[in-house]
Amino acid sequence: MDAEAVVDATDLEKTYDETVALSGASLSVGGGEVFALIGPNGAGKTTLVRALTGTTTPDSGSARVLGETPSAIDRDRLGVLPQDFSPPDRLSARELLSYYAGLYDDPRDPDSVLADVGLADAGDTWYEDLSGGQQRRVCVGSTLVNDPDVLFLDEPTTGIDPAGRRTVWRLIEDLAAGGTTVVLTTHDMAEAERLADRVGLLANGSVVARGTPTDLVAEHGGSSRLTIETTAELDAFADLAFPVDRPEQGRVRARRSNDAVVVQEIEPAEIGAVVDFLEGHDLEYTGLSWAEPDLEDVYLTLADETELERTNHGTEFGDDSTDDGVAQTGETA
Ligand SMILES: Nc1ncnc2c1ncn2[C@@H]1O[C@H](COP(=O)(O)OP(=O)(O)OP(=O)(O)O)[C@@H](O)[C@H]1O
Repeated sequence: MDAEAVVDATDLEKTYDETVALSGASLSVGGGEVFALIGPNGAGKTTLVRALTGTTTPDSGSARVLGETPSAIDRDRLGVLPQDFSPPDRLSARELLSYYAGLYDDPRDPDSVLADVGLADAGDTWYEDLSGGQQRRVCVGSTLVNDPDVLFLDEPTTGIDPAGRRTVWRLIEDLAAGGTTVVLTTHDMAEAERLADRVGLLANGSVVARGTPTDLVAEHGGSSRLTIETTAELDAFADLAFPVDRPEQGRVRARRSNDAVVVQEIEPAEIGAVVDFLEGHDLEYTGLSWAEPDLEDVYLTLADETELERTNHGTEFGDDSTDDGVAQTGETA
């Protein structure tokens, strides 16, 4: 256990009948840090949040928040948004926040919380008449009425439109800047990349990688990608060599992805040479786009590798044989 940690899980195990939900899950989150848990459906994210907030009891391992076991945490200092939170329908947004504010000794003004979540004008609207995304924002607001020191948000922005999502992102950034520690789960890699100081990837019940988004992308994100929208056969790219200044690297790696061929490790300055190749070989294409690797690539790589590890009972990370399971036209040197 990390003595400085505000949130600490060590070797948590939790099994429901035959289902292993947590299998040695460990993480440590420092004060004022935003930590994003990502991972496939069923990886154990919600179970980990529940174990840390006292709504489920792990079979073994240790969970500590603010130095306490979850059942002993001072509730005034904690905010929790469950994934399936569903408050009473027949209350207005303001009544709902007032209700939750009433549970604390020194609550915030519900109207200022409504303003924080971008719903200053919706105070009189019944919860059931709000849109799904507005409802979720009220739910986020309900976790803020006690001005918590530690906030657990299980998929806070699911169902929220892009503008509303940005409102919630700014809110989380402001809270973190003010010293609030935030643990959130998300399937939105842009959200994790933007908000999180550190990201933990949960797979099969354990945290298999953690680090800053930048470090994770550098370590596991792979190379840049040039996506060529084309129906041409992958074999047609077999002769595509590194076009500019890198003849020593030989042929490029390419793979098919739906209606496109994705070429790896091409620099922006080399795109023109790839276009010349396409035109020189009469390969028709309808679009070209270039992207640097991002957290989504990390997620896809590690989630794939973990799945392979599970089914193979022991393949190590970093084993190149897992490279998306795709055809390659050539090897880099
Ligand atoms: N109360 C429960 N009873 C039985 N099985 C459960 C229970 N809660 C979770 N599980 C199982 O434990 C595993 C982990 O579930 P969990 O909800 O923690 O995953 P998750 O990563 O949050 O998934 P998602 O991204 O879909 O929300 C799943 O196989 C799930 O079916």
